[in-house]
Amino acid sequence: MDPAKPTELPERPKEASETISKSRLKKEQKEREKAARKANPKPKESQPKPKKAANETPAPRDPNAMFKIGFLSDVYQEKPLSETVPKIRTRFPPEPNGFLHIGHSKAIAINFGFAKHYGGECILRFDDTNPEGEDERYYNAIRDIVTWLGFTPVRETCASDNFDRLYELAEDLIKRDGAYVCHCTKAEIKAQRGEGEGGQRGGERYACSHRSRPIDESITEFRAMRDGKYKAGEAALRMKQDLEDPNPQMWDLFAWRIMDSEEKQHHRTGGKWKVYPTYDFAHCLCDSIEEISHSLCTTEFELSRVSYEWLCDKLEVYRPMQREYGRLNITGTVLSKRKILQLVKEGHVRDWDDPRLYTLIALRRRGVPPGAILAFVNDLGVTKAVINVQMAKFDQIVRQYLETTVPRLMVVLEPLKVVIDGLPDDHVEMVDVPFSKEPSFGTHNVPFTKTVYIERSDFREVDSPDYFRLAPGKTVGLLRVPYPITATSFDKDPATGTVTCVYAKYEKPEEGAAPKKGKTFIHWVGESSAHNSPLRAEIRIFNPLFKSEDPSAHPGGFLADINPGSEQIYKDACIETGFRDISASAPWPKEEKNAAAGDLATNQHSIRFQGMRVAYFAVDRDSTPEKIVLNQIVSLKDTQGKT
Ligand SMILES: Nc1ncnc2c1ncn2[C@@H]1O[C@H](COP(=O)(O)OP(=O)(O)OP(=O)(O)O)[C@@H](O)[C@H]1O
Ligand SMILES: NC(=O)CC[C@H](N)C(=O)O
Repeated sequence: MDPAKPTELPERPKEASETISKSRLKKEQKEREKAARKANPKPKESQPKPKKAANETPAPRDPNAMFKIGFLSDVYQEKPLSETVPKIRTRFPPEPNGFLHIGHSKAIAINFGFAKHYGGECILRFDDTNPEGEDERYYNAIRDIVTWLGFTPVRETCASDNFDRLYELAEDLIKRDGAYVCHCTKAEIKAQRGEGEGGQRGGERYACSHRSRPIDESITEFRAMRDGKYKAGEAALRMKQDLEDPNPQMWDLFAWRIMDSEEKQHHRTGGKWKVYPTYDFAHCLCDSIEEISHSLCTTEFELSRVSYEWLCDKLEVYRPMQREYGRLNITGTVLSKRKILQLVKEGHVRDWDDPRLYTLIALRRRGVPPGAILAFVNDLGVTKAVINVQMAKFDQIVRQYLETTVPRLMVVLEPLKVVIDGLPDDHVEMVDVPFSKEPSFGTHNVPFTKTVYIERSDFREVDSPDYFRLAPGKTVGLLRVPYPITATSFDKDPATGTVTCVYAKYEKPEEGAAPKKGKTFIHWVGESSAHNSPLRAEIRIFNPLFKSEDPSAHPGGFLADINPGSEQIYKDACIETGFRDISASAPWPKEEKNAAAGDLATNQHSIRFQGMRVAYFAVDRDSTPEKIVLNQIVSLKDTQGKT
């Protein structure tokens, strides 16, 4: 038997007579969170402040910190390994009805991590009790993302594997006088739960006439439901719980309902079933059948814990221990499936994996390493509090993670041609450039030539004393090139007024003379057909997709909050030849074990690097051997505009 402590009843919720579907519970929880946010826009708990200036490398945090202290450690202490708990077994139970988002990474890290930390195992369970929105592509995408995050489920199961057993348990429950077939309408059930016609709550609760029907009659009717005698809504199996209990999760919840399987057949069981178990019936019993030791879920399910335990106890089956942690939400974006679908359908984003979204496939496509996502979850820690975190905090952790783990290259977003007078036309000097500040990354050679490309924003037609980059008469260093250059003149397109070429002098000193120094160093890429340099690329720079921190609160709807400048595309950027080396030696960071080295076809996102002075980049899946496409993973932030 489960040694879990007896359940403490949660305080009577204000909305005591709420309807109690799972989606309603979640919606109400979200509304409570939103109201709390409004009342206190920057609560300490929900807006963790960056601890250090970006780009500073923090002391590496223990990746198991979240299991060693605090909520999860307490959960373990409540039910540690023992004779009656021989193995820690958890489950990650997504519904295969959409792509996972950043919030799910917390659930994955907790469930897989907790089991791993205590030498146990975690099951990937597809919670497929509602065929309506479920689809094979989601099963595959979820499996793929769990693997990408570095976790291996001990096995994969589906709630639907247990439908036969769950059906038997339903009949058993009826026989124990724990359930009855009810034919009431939705409105009648609301009224029985004390909800008035206008939606007001807290009225008197009462039982319907079906509640006291004979057990045999309920068995016959439940079989009739199963055999298709009734249409959806005409009959349902309800648990006979406790209408006196203040917790709405005890007000005779639905256990099985009829679903019109002709409209959408179940992905795995096809047309076999006309009745499906509800979340409240199936989840705890699947946990029980799979002998889950710790059933960890988010706090919307806190009230459900009572019905979870009630059902296991009523059926006298093994009762796992459910405990609840706070959800992770990221502000300034939308995570709801419905809203993302609208963004995709209306063409505001490319697809569900558009790098401006916070689905996990989008973060992967953008190039965020799985280790950075796990570091983010670990850094926030786990408590019962819902965490609303700003994108800037996420970016900061990603930046810190990339800082020491990916190589550096020179990339020019908007190339401006510079011709260095005094160097022979065929001048090619191989310059040794380190891949990182970290010597173990090694070095590579890039060709320094008479024509080089610099960033258009690194040149000004008119100099000023507070400007340190290239301008007529001004000297700057080219990163790693032995001597600096001084701009002498430039050409302009007479039609557009755009500078088309800068002429510069190479400041190699006469023998014995003191070398000239530039005030700063800028990045560059040389032009050499022999070295196939520069490589050309399309580079996509991203800004937040929405203008505000809470797009859903926009009076015109979340679409009215879209930032028209959320993406800048540089179609003709230049990359130095080191790109070929780092592509061949990917994955970067090295610990992304699940990415095959150099496999451009499927693991483009693992070719990551820092474009010096520009941003962190990864190869986009639109890349082909003929055309490189790069995504900005994250900006360098504190170095931007610093020159
Ligand atoms: N934002 C979140 N933070 C932490 N855990 C989450 C979050 N969203 C979902 N989970 C957890 O992930 C697991 C699988 O979730 P599932 O896909 O069924 O959730 P969901 O709540 O339907 O997701 P959605 O947010 O897309 O509606 C559940 O245990 C759920 O509690
Ligand atoms: N108990 C849980 O973790 C809930 C899982 C369930 N799939 C959901 O819809 O969120």
